[in-house]
Amino acid sequence: MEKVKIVIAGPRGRMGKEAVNLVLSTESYELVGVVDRKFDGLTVGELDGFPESKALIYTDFEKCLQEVEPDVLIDLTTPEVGMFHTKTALKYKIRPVVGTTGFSKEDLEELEQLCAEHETGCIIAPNFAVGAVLMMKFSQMAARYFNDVEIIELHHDQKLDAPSGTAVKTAQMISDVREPKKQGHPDEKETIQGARGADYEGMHIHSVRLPGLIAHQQVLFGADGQTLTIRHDSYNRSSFMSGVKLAVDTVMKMDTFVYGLENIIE
Ligand SMILES: NC(=O)c1ccc[n+]([C@@H]2O[C@H](COP(=O)([O-])OP(=O)(O)OC[C@H]3O[C@@H](n4cnc5c(N)ncnc54)[C@H](O)[C@@H]3O)[C@@H](O)[C@H]2O)c1
Ligand SMILES: O=C(O)C1=N[C@H](C(=O)O)CCC1
Repeated sequence: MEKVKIVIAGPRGRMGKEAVNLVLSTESYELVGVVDRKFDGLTVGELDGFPESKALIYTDFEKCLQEVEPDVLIDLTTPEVGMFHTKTALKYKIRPVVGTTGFSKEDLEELEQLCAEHETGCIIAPNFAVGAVLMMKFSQMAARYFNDVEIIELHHDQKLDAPSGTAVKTAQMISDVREPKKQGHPDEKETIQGARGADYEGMHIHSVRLPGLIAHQQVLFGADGQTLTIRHDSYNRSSFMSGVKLAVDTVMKMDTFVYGLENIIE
């Protein structure tokens, strides 16, 4: 069986390192290159703390795609860089699996259109942890019965985007089934700006950033005399890797755009 040839962008990042280990330890995958801001021309194996690998490091993304001709790009960078990488990969008909968060609604629409234009599969997954995907699905289920909901997402303090991609996706999934409602007292006023968090169609999203955290979210529903809390916690980044593998294996079999792992998990 031919191996899936993979390029990883952001290999020295917190998620990138895990992804490099996943690809190098998976029999059916071949790491053919990585894209970094530094160390052009070195091999991955020459980087401190990385396992033996002859995969070349590129600082020029397009040069990397042209030289190593991967099947799949795994992007774990920043929103601006991730957007550029994903668009470029689609133009080369290379299938992106994107964990990078912070894309706008317009960004996602543009990527969906590019995907269709180039008939190339693409998976954008705000959260690769299976438990987090279930949390989102359960929250959508609960929102049919509870109209009032607040999302609290908690992440490490090095995170760039707020609210998290998972919180935005959760709010979108809930809003697909929830009766539109502006929550809280109609006359409520913030005496300190931001006290009620971000407003997504009347639901509130609160972002906590603290050292010691990895990735956590709770979705709180309230109704007369009762509350329901649905919570997920990732305690390490290897919790995301089975989802990355599922996404890589699935993207190889499709030529459409998928936003969210819930669309490919049975
Ligand atoms: N989908 C998920 O399940 C999931 C899980 C964790 C993190 N994330 C997201 O993944 C992204 C990365 O998270 P992280 O914690 O690993 O961040 P990080 O800051 O540790 O890593 C990002 C890496 O991208 C690299 N980078 C920046 N610009 C680059 C460029 N032009 N070319 C190549 N590399 C470049 C940086 O050098 C850095 O090593 C974030 O958007 C985060 O929100 C998603
Ligand atoms: O560490 C991060 O950054 C994470 N980001 C994702 C998000 O924005 O939802 C998911 C989990 C970790």
